[in-house]
Amino acid sequence: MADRKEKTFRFVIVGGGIAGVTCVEQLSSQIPSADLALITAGPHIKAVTNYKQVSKTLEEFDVEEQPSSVLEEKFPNLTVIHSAVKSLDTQSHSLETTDGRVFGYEKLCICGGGRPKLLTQDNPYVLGIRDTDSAQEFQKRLSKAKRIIVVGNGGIALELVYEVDGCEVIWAVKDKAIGNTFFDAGAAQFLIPSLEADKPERAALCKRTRYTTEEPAPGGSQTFTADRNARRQGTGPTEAGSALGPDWHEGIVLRGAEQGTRRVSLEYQCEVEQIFTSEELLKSPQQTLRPENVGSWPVYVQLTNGKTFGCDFVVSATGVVPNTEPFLHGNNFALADDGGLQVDDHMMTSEPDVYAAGDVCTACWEHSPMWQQMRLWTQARQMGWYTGRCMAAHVLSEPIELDFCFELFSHITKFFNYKVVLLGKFNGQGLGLDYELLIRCTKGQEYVKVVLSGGRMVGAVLIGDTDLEETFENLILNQMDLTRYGEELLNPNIDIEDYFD
Ligand SMILES: Cc1cc2nc3c(=O)[nH]c(=O)nc-3n(C[C@H](O)[C@H](O)[C@H](O)COP(=O)(O)OP(=O)(O)OC[C@H]3O[C@@H](n4cnc5c(N)ncnc54)[C@H](O)[C@@H]3O)c2cc1C
Ligand SMILES: NC(=O)c1ccc[n+]([C@@H]2O[C@H](COP(=O)([O-])OP(=O)(O)OC[C@H]3O[C@@H](n4cnc5c(N)ncnc54)[C@H](O)[C@@H]3O)[C@@H](O)[C@H]2O)c1
Repeated sequence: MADRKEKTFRFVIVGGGIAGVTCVEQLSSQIPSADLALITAGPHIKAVTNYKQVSKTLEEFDVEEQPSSVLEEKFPNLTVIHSAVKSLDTQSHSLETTDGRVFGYEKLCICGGGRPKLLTQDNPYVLGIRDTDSAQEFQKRLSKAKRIIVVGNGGIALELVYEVDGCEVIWAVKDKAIGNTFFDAGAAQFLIPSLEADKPERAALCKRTRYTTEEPAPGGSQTFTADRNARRQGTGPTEAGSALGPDWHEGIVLRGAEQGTRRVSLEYQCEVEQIFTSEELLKSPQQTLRPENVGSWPVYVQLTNGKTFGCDFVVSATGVVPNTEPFLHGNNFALADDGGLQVDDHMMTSEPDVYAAGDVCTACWEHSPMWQQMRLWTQARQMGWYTGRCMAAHVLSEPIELDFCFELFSHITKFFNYKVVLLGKFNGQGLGLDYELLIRCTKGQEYVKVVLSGGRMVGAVLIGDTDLEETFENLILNQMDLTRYGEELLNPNIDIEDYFD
């Protein structure tokens, strides 16, 4: 490959997502004269716009798809190559693209992102959602669908079950409560009434220092509907009254074939056992469907709780796998258990002069006690930015230290139309049983959870407009001993900001 090099760039970045584009921007601003190339598979790049630093570590921004020319106009030394990398030879410092061209690099950063970890490959009835194309495909299929099954309990599932309208949704989760990647059973219970939009509920303040939640029995189910007249079913806990649902017409409109009705049925603590076509189902001796239902759906899903549901298609919202394949053959990359390229505290992989950032990599340095990696836009931006700085520092022989953004995990997002802020070890991750929780919950308004370890705040979940993020961020960062404040910490009648001034 080495002798076929069309050109050698000082820096090559692979991937036009948030990580790659931010890395390009940072490198270009650190070394404006550097000759650099962005190799990306798609025609567009992802740009961060309206960036706002909300507090020391919390940040908010929009993500926009833009033509790559915007980037080239901004950075005259940048060449954008629209092709996918087919192979990499780290020894000769060269990579080959699918259109047969070979490029050399002095330093390379791999920002190839991830792809949906589908329940099954090559099944036309199982969809994953990742990029604009797959989202459009989902919208198109949904417009003709009467029933879909959503499998998974993370970010995408939470968004979909809330947004989809005009189509029955069966939501299969393997846990005891919804949203396990982002919060616990208490927060799940706070959010569940949002699936029953339309039913007004009086806000009542309740302050709890411990929570107990009734959990659905294994394989139990719950049905939530926005239709006031619809029947409630199920063996799991039912919610006494429900909050006014958020505005369904805001944001993305994801509408099925049946206008006007929304129904989400939850199947807890189960996974997918098998996926059948109607013909296969008829031949299956274990099928548990009533005969009149067989054959009326194109695909059937048998769950581990013994139930089988027919549907128009299945959404596999079951996480992502790092896109490492084109880079591995013939090289010696150390991979993490989750399949990501291992990177050290300078974002360097185990191969010389090769860096990685964003969803494709796994942070393998010794983490700050309050930080963990999650595959999110925020972290893709932070890693891209920091990697650009590291690459520049290394060629300029300047020292560089791990950026402050890796001190504290922080994420702002929106679920069920509530603002959600996650800080530090928000679910007591890695703390074993060595922590206590303080919880304040106002139905339909806010859910505040604080994780304390040894009397110090180590994490928090803030749902709703709590306005507590900055104060809590400070308390986590400064590790003040909060023992003497006890439950007063969450007393809604105390202005906590004044308290700690
Ligand atoms: C539906 C959905 C909703 C999400 N919502 C949120 C959210 O609300 N908040 C949040 O923080 N995060 C969210 N995320 C996660 C977030 O989008 C990702 O963590 C982030 O985009 C990762 O950025 P990246 O640059 O590492 O990878 P990507 O954005 O996946 O970019 C990878 C790039 O690499 C290119 N590429 C891949 N392979 C090659 C190759 N061989 N050769 C050349 N180019 C290649 C691709 O074309 C692409 O341009 C969401 C994800 C999904 C799928
Ligand atoms: N608002 C946000 O912050 C947001 C929104 C959407 C997506 N995202 C990110 O986008 C990426 C993709 O989202 P996602 O929801 O697919 O991933 P995720 O990692 O958030 O959640 C995956 C879920 O699938 C479950 N799961 C995994 N394998 C399973 C199986 N075989 N059967 C049943 N369940 C299984 C996991 O327990 C987990 O609940 C993630 O990195 C996520 O963090 C973030």
